[in-house]
Amino acid sequence: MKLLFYDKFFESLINLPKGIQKKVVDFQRKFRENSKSSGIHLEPIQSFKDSSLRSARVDQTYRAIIKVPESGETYFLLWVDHHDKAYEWATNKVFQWNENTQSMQVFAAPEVLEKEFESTQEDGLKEVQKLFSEYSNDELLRIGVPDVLLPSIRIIDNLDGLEKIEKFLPQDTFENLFYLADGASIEQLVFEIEEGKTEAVSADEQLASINNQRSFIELTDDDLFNEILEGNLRKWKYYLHPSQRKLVDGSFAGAVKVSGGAGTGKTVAALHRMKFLSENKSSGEKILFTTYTKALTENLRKLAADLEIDSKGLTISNIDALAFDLVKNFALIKHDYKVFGLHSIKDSKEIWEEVLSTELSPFDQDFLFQEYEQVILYHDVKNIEEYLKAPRIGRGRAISRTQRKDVWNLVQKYNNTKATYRFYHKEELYNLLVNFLEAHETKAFDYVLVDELQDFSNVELRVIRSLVPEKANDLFLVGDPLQKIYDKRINFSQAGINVRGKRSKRLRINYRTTEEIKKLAFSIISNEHYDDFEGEKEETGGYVSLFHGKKPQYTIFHSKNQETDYVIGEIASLLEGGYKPEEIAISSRIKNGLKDFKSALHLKGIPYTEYEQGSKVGHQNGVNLLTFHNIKGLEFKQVFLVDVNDRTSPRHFETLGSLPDTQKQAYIKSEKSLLYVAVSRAIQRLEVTGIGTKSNFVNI
Ligand SMILES: Nc1ncnc2c1ncn2[C@@H]1O[C@H](COP(=O)(O)OP(=O)(O)OP(=O)(O)O)[C@@H](O)[C@H]1O
Repeated sequence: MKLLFYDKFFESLINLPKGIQKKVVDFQRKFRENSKSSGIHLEPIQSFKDSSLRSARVDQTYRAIIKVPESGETYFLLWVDHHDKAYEWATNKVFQWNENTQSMQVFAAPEVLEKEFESTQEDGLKEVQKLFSEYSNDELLRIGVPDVLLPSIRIIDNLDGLEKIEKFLPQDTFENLFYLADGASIEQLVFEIEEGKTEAVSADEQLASINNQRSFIELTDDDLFNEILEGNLRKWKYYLHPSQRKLVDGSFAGAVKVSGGAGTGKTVAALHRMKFLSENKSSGEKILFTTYTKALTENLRKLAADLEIDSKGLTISNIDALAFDLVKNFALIKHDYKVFGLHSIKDSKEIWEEVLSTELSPFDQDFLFQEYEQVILYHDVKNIEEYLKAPRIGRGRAISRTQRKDVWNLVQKYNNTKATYRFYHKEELYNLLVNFLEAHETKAFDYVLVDELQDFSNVELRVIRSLVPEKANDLFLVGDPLQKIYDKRINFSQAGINVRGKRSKRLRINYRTTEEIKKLAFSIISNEHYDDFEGEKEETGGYVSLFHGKKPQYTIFHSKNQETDYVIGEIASLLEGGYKPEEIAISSRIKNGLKDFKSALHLKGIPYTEYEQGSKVGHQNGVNLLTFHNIKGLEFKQVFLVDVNDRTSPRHFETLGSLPDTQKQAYIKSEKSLLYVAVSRAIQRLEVTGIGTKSNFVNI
């Protein structure tokens, strides 16, 4: 016999008193060991609409709801609660195997849905075009609509109507109908469902289909239960959406790019992929998981430990630390080198100034600085021939062939001056590393995974490419172009990475945040055009959250004192209500925006955590004080975005008005992305506050 656990079962368990939780753990263990044991009575209940559901005794007053097999040997543990509440939960539920999707579906009995429609649908006399009228019954069945619900689905008028009955539908059905209404093609949806099915024919084996594992899994130990007893359930370790699972266990001809809006489980998919690779690699093979910042690297290390990934052959490092280590290991430069921006040395513009002080040139230091960064380093231009041919896309001002020769002259002088100081650009070291690895055919790793890939530049992507031989499953790259907040140009083809067509995948379910917060986040960037890093348009819609919550608020106060009083007052109530300080974040566009909130927390004796260069400093478990840049990649139950007004979002600076249009638009777009990042960090609740005039980025 087998016992499968419904993912929602754990939500019912979390809300029970600790003593009862322990009894439930014992109960399920006993059941797993022997479903026929004398202590377990499975009682059919007359009022249950689904006759395969049984009630089982956990103790005098608590009952578990179990589905017994109609054929085969598999039981399903579905819910646990106080006797009456457990019965109430089970009474109108239907649990039904769907052959078309190979998944167990859980939904409200059709008569419940019909009743709901009587109260919500528009006047029956009005001729309204129904939302799914263009699809045949067969098509709707193929995307997982249970046949008994077809009549109800047929009368839905619009997306709002669909959202209203979400809680009555099987989750996979709701998702697919949502996508269909949102413009997805039925063929694509059917294709994805087929991919999640197994070829196994026995009923018991089909229960292990990718589609079914989304909500029903077998557990062979008590790990998940122990997490609940410790108050730290991490469902992402056990349950994966089919779209995640396919990426995790898949075999790919080469590189794979996974994109998806904030909170769609990209990092989770990459972590599981790392575990899969580490369990399936040959001995001696090496895996790298890299990202952009130190803070995210620390987070990845923690999550990898949570997932109990074997650390043998595994490196988790941010790209800078890794590249510098390799440059040193391969002795590519003298030991006393210094890097612009990392060491306290002159900046590169000062070196250009030195060069120009001995030259009569029509080019100024700003132009040369940018030409060097955006053309010479970007394309790793090594000589005049290459420079004469190098594309100068995005540089604005065109220059003639003769002018290019003049510029190259200056570049050589700049290189010589820089060399006497042993100063390097970071990208220069990266280019050296790439050239070395390619020339020696030395490959540092066998598999490389990258998170937050939108933060990488092409130079960094070339490093990634050179670290691993081109082969099946070599690169697994996850990121979200909409979260691109640094001004870096990315083009995968130019970096030698092929992720065209079927090698680009997308995740769409937002696991982090409520639908209300997700909607606000997407409204900020919906009018902007984003590139998918291959010159095509990145979608800014089509994402869905599966839970709801309070609508985000945006309040403008008359004074800073009022704003801080309100935010700190709300935080004090949250703490009284049982929230932990580390579950709360206050975030602002600039560091200075946090100052008053820090003082107010201090005065109230509420612990707070500050961040420097992405790492926590001082108290580790306090209310988090973060800039929008630092909050990237993280998440908190309660988020307060403070100091938000028309001067901070977009962040105003004196010469903003006089920037050329293209630069201004690019700036506005990156400021919107930054706010989108900040908004999308909230799990349960988001409050936006400020003084002065409202920012027009926030439409609430
Ligand atoms: N299959 C899953 N089941 C339950 N929770 C999940 C699942 N996948 C992801 N999550 C949760 O959703 C949240 C967001 O996941 P994750 O950080 O992987 O998203 P992301 O796409 O990398 O987000 P971002 O781009 O905003 O950083 C996390 O709390 C994670 O634990």
